[in-house]
Amino acid sequence: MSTILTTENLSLFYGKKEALKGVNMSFEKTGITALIGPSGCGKSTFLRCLNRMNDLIPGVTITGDVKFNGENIYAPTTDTVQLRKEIGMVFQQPNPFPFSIYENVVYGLRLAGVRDKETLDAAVEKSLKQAAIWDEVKDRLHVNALALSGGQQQRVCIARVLAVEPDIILLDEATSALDPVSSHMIEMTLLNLRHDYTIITVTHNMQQASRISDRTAFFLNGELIEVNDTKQIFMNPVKQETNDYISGRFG
Ligand SMILES: Nc1ncnc2c1ncn2[C@@H]1O[C@H](COP(=O)(O)OP(=O)(O)OP(=O)(O)O)[C@@H](O)[C@H]1O
Repeated sequence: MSTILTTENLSLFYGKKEALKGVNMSFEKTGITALIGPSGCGKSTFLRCLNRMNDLIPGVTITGDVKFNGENIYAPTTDTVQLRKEIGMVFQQPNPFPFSIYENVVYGLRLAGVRDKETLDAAVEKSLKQAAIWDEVKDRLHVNALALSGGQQQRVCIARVLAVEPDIILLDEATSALDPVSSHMIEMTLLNLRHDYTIITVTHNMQQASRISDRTAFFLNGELIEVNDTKQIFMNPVKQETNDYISGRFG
């Protein structure tokens, strides 16, 4: 299995506060990695470093490297718009644009200059199928996406990310604002996608991490404490801090 993404000694400061402390981690070309740890340990900060979403926050300093297919994404020549297509992100709150379902899904393709209707139609069908929402919306592609339920909106957001054919999908607590049935549907979607994409998901839900992820990384106070196969982390962690966290002693 080959590596697609690595972080090397990655540190991040919000002003003077060090929120990430020299994180070294690598991700394979397929599979799901869950990032777990108590509130404020730096999971979301780490995730946002992986497609340069922290660049948008004033006062942030980042040191170390993030290499995507061997290239440092923090190089001054990186096109961040292109980077965020290749490494797409799904947020905690579903955030469809106030347009039709169809226009949400083709948004990135239109920005990239794709005009051919057949190409756009095909991308809409493929992405909505991959996001496991095609059957629910195929007869109303032109209704406003905001008219859908939260869980449906989140799957449209996943389809919007998939339409631009990313390599990596980052999810920041993408099911925590959803009801259990919708969360389950998203989990099933991710399990189907894991064979073709690198999926990295931040979650507070340890059951979810153990159900869907292949690997789990435990963070504490900005440090990566331990990363391993999910079974190993939950059944037989190496580090005492990991054991204390997964057995509910803190966090
Ligand atoms: N924009 C910001 N400006 C200043 N400090 C921040 C900012 N975002 C996060 N932090 C701080 O950085 C640390 C890590 O935050 P982060 O959101 O990455 O943690 P987390 O593990 O994802 O937490 P949670 O599970 O609560 O979302 C926290 O102490 C947080 O207060």
